Amino acid sequence: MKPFGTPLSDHAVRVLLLGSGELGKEVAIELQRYGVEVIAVDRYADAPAMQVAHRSHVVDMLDGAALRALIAREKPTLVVPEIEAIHTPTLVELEQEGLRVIPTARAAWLTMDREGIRRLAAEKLGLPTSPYRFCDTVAEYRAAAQEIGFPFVIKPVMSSSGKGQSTVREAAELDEAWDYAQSGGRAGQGRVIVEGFVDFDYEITLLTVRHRDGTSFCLPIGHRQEHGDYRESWQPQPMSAAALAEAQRQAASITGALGGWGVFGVEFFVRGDAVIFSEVSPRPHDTGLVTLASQELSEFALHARAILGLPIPVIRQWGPSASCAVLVEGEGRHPRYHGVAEALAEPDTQLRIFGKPEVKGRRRMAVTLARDVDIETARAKAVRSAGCLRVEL
Ligand SMILES: Nc1ncnc2c1ncn2[C@@H]1O[C@H](COP(=O)(O)OP(=O)(O)OP(=O)(O)O)[C@@H](O)[C@H]1O
Ligand SMILES: NCC(=O)N[C@@H]1O[C@H](COP(=O)([O-])[O-])[C@@H](O)[C@H]1O
Ligand SMILES: [Mg+2]
Repeated sequence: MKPFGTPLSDHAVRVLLLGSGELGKEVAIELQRYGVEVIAVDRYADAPAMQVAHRSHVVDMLDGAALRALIAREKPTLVVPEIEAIHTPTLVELEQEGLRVIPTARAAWLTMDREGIRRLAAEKLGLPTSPYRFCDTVAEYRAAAQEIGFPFVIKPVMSSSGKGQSTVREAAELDEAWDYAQSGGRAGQGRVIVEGFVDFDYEITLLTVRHRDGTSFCLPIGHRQEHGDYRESWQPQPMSAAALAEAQRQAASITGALGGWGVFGVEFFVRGDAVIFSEVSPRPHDTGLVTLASQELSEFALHARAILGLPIPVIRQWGPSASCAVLVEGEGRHPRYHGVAEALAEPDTQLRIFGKPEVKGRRRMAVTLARDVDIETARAKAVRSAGCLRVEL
């Protein structure tokens, strides 16, 4: 690693963020603390991370030629993917030409769609997963539904935050779920995964940090999802010692296979002491927003340290904490936020307003954070805080 420089100068350490949402915004802020020059990229203007970056570009990141041209122009020290919908084959090529991609271009490529990562986890590493089939046509989908059985979950292979995802409980729901998967993904029509429904006791994200001195784990984060999108998360999720050890074993296995430095959000379903791998993000995770309140070094601070080759000697906890996503539904630009003072009236409560410029449909626009004596109390407080907000479109 070259010495830390001065932003906007010839010797700046420059980070190109591919994706500029709420997670990238916090990463950008943490990088700025080290005097890193941050260049934010997304498919639309005024995205959250763009608002705290040194400069920004609006680019279709699924367009390989556009991505290559941008990287040639900006000559970043590091490229940091923030979403999965990126033309990762171009990153793989550029890495061979000397570019540094976080955590690695191969990791970004394998996790850009569900097939690469699922096959690596289940077929190469032997991690337990739900039964699954990949399908390109309605006929294949119907056959997969037959083999896997009801209920099952269908998801576009390239999607996140539950976009295009449904749980199918009976034959009458088959067609609607297919149509939604074809229209709801982040990259348009195409392949889907059909997964057997896992009847879990609880699910977790195990934030796993690969850094210059090894691999560190955050305490497990429990979460509640609706329509495949996270609504609440909390840390620490109580787990048996056996289940935690098994989750850490699987997280070390999958992140070791992906390689590189940075934070990974490894998602598991847990039933008794059985731990079933779901998926992994090679970057900070939305459910990990809770670490803004629960840890001295949030997942974003940890990501910045890890990717810059800095040490992480300890991850200190502040105590039981929770986050509650603020979803807004409707259509409009430049929303206004009422009730912010009320949302922050109780002790140990925080709020992040992401600053997204518009809502079309349903969109996560803010998050509340709370700490308290135990998880239940912290969750209730974060939910109460979110309930104080009224977003005017
Ligand atoms: N096979 C399954 N069995 C039971 N529940 C599932 C299954 N797959 C997904 N879910 C539920 O849907 C949620 C979202 O699924 P998944 O993480 O695969 O979607 P995603 O679009 O990648 O979301 P994100 O980008 O937020 O991680 C899971 O956290 C879980 O609650
Ligand atoms: N589960 C993945 C996730 O939470 N990703 C976060 O949401 C943003 C997109 O939000 P948008 O859809 O509102 O533009 C992404 O840029 C990232 O910060
Ligand atoms: Mg997920």
